[in-house]
Parts: sequence; C-alpha cells; structure tokens
Amino acid sequence: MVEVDPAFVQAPEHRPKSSIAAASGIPVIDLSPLLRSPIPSDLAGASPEAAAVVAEVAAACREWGFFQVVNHGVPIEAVERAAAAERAFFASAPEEKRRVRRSEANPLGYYESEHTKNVRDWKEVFDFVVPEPAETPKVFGGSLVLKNRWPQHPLGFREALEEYNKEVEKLAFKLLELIALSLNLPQKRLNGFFADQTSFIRLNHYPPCPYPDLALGVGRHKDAGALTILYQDAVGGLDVKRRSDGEWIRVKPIPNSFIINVGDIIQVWSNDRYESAEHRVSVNSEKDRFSIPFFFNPASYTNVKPLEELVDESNPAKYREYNWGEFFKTRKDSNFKKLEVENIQIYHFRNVV
Ligand SMILES: O=C(O)CCC(=O)C(=O)O
Ligand SMILES: [Fe+2]
Repeated sequence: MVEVDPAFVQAPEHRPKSSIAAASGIPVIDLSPLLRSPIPSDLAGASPEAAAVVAEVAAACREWGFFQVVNHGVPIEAVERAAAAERAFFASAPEEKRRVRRSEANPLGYYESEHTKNVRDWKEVFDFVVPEPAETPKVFGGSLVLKNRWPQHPLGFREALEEYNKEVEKLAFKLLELIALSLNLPQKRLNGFFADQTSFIRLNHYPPCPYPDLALGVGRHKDAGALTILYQDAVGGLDVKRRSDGEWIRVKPIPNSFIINVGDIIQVWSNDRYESAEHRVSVNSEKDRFSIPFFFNPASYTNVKPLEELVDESNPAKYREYNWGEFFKTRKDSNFKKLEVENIQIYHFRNVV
C-alpha cells in the first residue's frame, strides 16, 4: 500500500488522465535564418527569410501561446554543462541542500515545498538571478531580498549556470525582438523594459512519484512574466492545454530545442492579441525528470499595461495598469506557503466591458 500525503492530492477535476495524447501541431520554429543575418529593425526592411520567421512566431503566439525553437544559437555544451550541474546538485545530501534553502525574505536558493494554487507540487527547485542586483528594488515592498545562495557542491555549479544564463538571455532578447516585430512594432520596442530585468532561472527536479494519477509536478498555471525559455530532458511530462478544445496534451521532448511560453505580461502588452498558455507537469512512478526554465521578466518598477500602439477606440485597453514588482512579490508569498485565498492573477486587472 502506498501512503498518500493529502498535501499533494489534486482535486479530481485537475488530476491527469492515465493516458495523455502526445502533442501534434505544437509549432516548431527553426531560427537558423537568425544565425546568418541580424534581426531587422522593422518588418518593412526584413529579408523574406526573416519575415517568414516573424510570421511563424506571430501564428504560434496567436494560436498557441507556446512553441518550440531549434537552431536557436545556444551552444549545446552550455546546455549540457548546466544539466549536469543540476543533476549533481539535486543528488547531494539533504543537509547540503538545506544549507541553501529559500526563506520568506529571500526567495532564492533551494526549496522543496512549493505550492501552485494551494496544492503542493511533487518537485524540488533551485532558483537564482543573474546578475544579482546590488540592491533589492524598493517596489518589492522593502521586505524582499534577492541574494543568490550558491552551494559548495558540486564544483563548478555556479560557473556552469552563469554561462547558461548568459547564452539563454541572448536567445530571450532575440525572441522578444521577433515578438515585437510580429506585433508590427519596431524591433527594440520592448527591450527598454528589461534594462533592470528581474529574470531568474529555476532548476526543477521531479522525483518518481508513487501516485502520479493524484499529484502533479507543477499544478496548472500560466507563467506570470514576459517569456519563458524552457529546457526539458528526454523524459517528458510537460502538458499544455490546447486552446482549440481545452484538452491537455503532452509536449514531446525534441533534442537540442527549447520550449517558449508566452507569459502573462506579453498577453497584457499585446492587449490579448497573444495569450499565455496554461500548462502543468505530470509526474511518473519510474523516472526522475529535470527541467530548467529561464523566466524573462522586466524591471520591478515596470507598470504593465496594454501598449499604446495596440489600443485605439475600436480596441480599447483590456487591462488596468499593475506594477510588476508588487505582483511578483504577492505571487511569491502565496507560492511559499499555503494560503486561504487564491493567488494574484492578471484577470484581477481586467477591465469590465
Ligand atoms: O518542468 C517543466 O517542464 C515546466 C515547469 C514550469 O512550468 C514552471 O516551472 O513554471
Ligand atoms: Fe510554468
């Protein structure tokens, strides 16, 4: 008999089905044209090859809010080193991990008790920011500190992850620029929001789970930031909710690719032209699974609202402005412990029409 810890048990309507359809139709975008020529400053000046990539990005963001990229320019060695560092860290002794454990004041480091929508996730994580801000931005309410906690072991952990961060950040800016072009905006229209970015990287380890039909690695959610760039290993378990019929489908791992999620901030900036996709992680009873999301987030002082160029009288702003730093802090608090209330969501800022 397996003993079931009720903290992990999902409500019946949110439990994964025993068999989940493998995704077909999730767009896979080949970014190799960008390895040959720079991203154009506007659509009018784009080569046919670059314009085709922008058109694919537009369709993927519109129809799925979710896609995969290949030939993305991130060196495979950087990914492999980060993935090896991740495995070695999670294999270390529990005391070792607890030494870098997250606290309520400083959300960075190791954590094994995260909740999504008040149900505990079957996972352990390690979070860090690069670069580390000299001072925690004031809008985080003054009570939050962003200070990395680097473990002593494994050797070279920090270096491998800083290198990975540097490479993935370059890809994040490329995607941001493609998304700007896809909304008919100048290439660099969104870059300014990221001057003092609050991006962070998370290492996710999902151990085998004795009751994979009751628990989830990460409960259903949408990513709150601008964009997520996700590495997943070959095990599989990431499910995305297909917009056309609301069915959960499994994202098949493609070697040397990244999964890109449109986050809530792009949904708001685009005034709902693009929509963030709901996703979750299913677990299995046999295999450990590892993933590494890079959450590309703007400066904490950013007031998020639909971009002026994308609203007019016939298409008024669908959201009221909200402050990213405050939003992030409120969300963190609710992930840290089980609360009686629902955590903060962008629909709380939706205008009633
Ligand atoms: O592990 C994954 O594949 C996805 C994790 C995720 O959605 C998250 O950490 O926000
Ligand atoms: Fe996510």
